[in-house]
Amino acid sequence: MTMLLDVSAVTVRFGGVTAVNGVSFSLNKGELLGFIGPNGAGKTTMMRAITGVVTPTEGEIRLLGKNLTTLPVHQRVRLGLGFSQQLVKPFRNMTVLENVALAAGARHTASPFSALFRIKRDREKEQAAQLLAQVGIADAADADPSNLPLGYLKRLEVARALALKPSLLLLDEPLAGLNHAEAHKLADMIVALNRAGQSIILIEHNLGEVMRICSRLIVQDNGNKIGEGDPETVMNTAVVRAAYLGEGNDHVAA
Ligand SMILES: Nc1ncnc2c1ncn2[C@@H]1O[C@H](COP(=O)(O)OP(=O)(O)OP(=O)(O)O)[C@@H](O)[C@H]1O
Repeated sequence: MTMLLDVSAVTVRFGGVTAVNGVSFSLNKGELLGFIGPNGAGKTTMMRAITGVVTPTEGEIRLLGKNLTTLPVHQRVRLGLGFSQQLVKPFRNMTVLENVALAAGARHTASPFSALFRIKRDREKEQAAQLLAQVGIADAADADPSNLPLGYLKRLEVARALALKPSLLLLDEPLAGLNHAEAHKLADMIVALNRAGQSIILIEHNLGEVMRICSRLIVQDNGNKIGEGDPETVMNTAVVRAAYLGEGNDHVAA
């Protein structure tokens, strides 16, 4: 097994707040790893530390052995890190296909402006069409993204991330805002990507879908890693149950 990502004793502090506290985990090539935890657990902060939006206060992050810890985001992308964001922001003056073709072009050029001029290239459009089919929105290729429902926009965002051919794809709450049936379908798409060989970390609040599709989970609470392993075993440990019950109590108290 090849270790793809190695997160070692990472701590992230914002002033007096410790958002991530000495967390270590790793991911092997080909895995679909669920990263979960109650509100405020520090999941997004951990993902930002991996993508380079925040720099860890302590610890180290390696991708295929390369130390990423202090590299800027664009260098991490070049080294094989791909991510979709919670907020979906496609370019609205282009079709869905052109949005993905632009991302495919960006892979070949250093500047996004020169990528704009390469957009008509057939090769990139072909790649984009394949990616749209892979994420299940080939029927929207010529649509204006501003007319798309949320489920389509989320798939577009995944297609744009895949256009960079990442060795590791980070998905930050892709199922948020979708109804039960849409979430189920998008989760199935994530499984299909993984079966096709894509290594994925999935940060999600939708525990039902995470437990259904992930073979391994990491659970974080209050900045600390409190569980790791196969979904059923992890979710049945006392400390993880208490963390989620605590979250339920907060809601009751509020
Ligand atoms: N830039 C920041 N400055 C100060 N505090 C921050 C910052 N980002 C996050 N925090 C704090 O760090 C803690 C963890 O937040 P984070 O957003 O990483 O959690 P999360 O698990 O992603 O939460 P949620 O599931 O609610 O999105 C919270 O207490 C939050 O207020």
